[in-house]
Amino acid sequence: MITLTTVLDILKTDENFRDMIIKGEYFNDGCVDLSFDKLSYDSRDTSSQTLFFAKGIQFKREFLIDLAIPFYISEIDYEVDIPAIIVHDVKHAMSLIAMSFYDHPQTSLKTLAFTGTKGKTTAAYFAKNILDQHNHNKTAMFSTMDTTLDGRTFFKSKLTTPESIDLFRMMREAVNNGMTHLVMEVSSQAYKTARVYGLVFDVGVFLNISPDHIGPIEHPTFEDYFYCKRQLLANSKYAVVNAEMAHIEFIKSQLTCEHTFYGDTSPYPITNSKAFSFEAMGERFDIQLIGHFNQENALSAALAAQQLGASLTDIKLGIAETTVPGRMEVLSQHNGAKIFVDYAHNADSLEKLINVVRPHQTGKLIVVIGTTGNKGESRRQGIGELLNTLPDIQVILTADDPNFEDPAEIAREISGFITREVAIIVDRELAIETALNQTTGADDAVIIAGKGVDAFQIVNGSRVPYPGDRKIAEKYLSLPSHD
Ligand SMILES: CC(=O)N[C@H]1[C@@H](OP(=O)(O)OP(=O)(O)OC[C@H]2O[C@@H](n3ccc(=O)[nH]c3=O)[C@H](O)[C@@H]2O)O[C@H](CO)[C@@H](O)[C@@H]1O[C@H](C)C(=O)N[C@@H](C)C(=O)N[C@H](CCC(=O)O)C(=O)O
Ligand SMILES: Nc1ncnc2c1ncn2[C@@H]1O[C@H](COP(=O)(O)OP(=O)(O)OP(=O)(O)O)[C@@H](O)[C@H]1O
Repeated sequence: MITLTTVLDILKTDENFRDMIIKGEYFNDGCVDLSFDKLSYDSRDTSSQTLFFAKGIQFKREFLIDLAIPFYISEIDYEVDIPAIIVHDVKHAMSLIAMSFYDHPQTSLKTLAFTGTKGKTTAAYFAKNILDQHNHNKTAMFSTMDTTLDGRTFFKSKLTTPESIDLFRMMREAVNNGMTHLVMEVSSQAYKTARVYGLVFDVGVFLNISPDHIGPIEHPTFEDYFYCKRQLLANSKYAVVNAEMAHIEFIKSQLTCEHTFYGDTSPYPITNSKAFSFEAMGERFDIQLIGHFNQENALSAALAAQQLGASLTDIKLGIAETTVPGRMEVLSQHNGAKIFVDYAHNADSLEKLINVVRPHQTGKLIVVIGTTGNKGESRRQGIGELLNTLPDIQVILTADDPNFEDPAEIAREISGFITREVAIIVDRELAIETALNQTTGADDAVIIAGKGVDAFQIVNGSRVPYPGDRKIAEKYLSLPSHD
């Protein structure tokens, strides 16, 4: 429940209020005693006491016209019969009103947020497992992969960071379920679209930054992307930052909250890094996820969780038990060849992944990869140029969420940056089968990069069912050996 008076107070305190319009008359204060029992930003989900937020690039006046609602909030006066509150920024309004409507759930949760170009989901899983040791499984998690409000049951997320109304509703539900901690990923889009406006995290972790998510529906420039990401540091009480990341001196110059760093040039370097163990914080940790970058992800989660009360024992147990669906999963073919299923879908991640695999797999190495349509368009050049510098790798280009674009054309664009012959097999299942068919022995490997366990392909704006890279790889593991 929230009253009209409270809504107006919130907007005025935030200097967001412009005016209130009822039947063509302008008002400054609530002239009626009204309360709302529901918030919504979707006209298909309203009731007679809903406070509705009209927002978004695709919003149309016709969504409003026939709605039986007492008020809507908007940046635009749609000149309909419904009373309106006009604001400067509807997404700011939505976040602060949702926070109040759900009675500030963040005050009952210890909150830990991860941002960075890569590693958010993986680090969130490490943090959840560590904190679960500490609080006996009372950690909620909102991540790209999965969301859990009770620490045990998981459902697939639509967005990495939910829309503010959904975010605060889910936080309240997590508190009502007895959760004491929340681990979440905060995307740059979340800051750009004010999904976490007004929320201050107990700990914010900045993992790394490289050019990504630059395109018409995401960020216009790298500067914009980087600026949005840095907002996590400006909205956290304590920060954990990768000392080795790009632009670190600039980040340091802007850090105002209490903080610590991790990485080679910090008080918390990783030493004695082996495939399944590493040392840091004066301890030796066992880890199932191979790759130095996963050890960095684990260490960032360890330092953040420690700040929230986790002990070294909690950290050791939490790290040791962590696996992440579709991230660095290793399967074996009947002929001994190794299959790496990973979520790498930009040049930086692919390079790191290849660097992890190459020293162990000295035979034939086949990479199956594609890039997304209508999103992250710069990845095509990045991945193409990277593969061009690695002539010993066999490349099969395939579809990865082509959306409204032609996946064959995307593949041709990537191949335009590669001077040697590469295969294009648009059907992703066939591409994986073909790659697995070409291995001959235990020194060989196939890297299937980009979709992990995602059970869909985005085609023409919809999620079309797809078994997921891991399931498909498992299906073809027993292909006849070419030995
Ligand atoms: C750019 C962006 O952030 N867009 C998000 C945003 O869209 P928007 O506010 O512009 O709204 P819109 O899609 O134009 O739709 C207009 C409004 O009309 C409403 N509507 C629509 C139909 C109707 O009949 N009635 C009605 O009221 C809708 O509920 C919506 O509120 O709000 C929508 C939900 O309210 C999101 O679905 C949408 O995410 C789009 C689909 C998206 O793909 N976002 C990506 C770029 C994103 O945010 N990604 C990051 C992760 C990036 C990473 O990997 O790191 C994320 O956090 O998920
Ligand atoms: N610290 C890291 N540095 C670089 N690459 C990484 C790092 N951690 C993970 N990766 C690579 O990025 C892929 C995606 O990892 P993860 O899902 O944890 O990141 P994310 O930030 O949540 O990604 P996205 O924003 O694309 O959903 C992994 O499969 C791996 O290949």
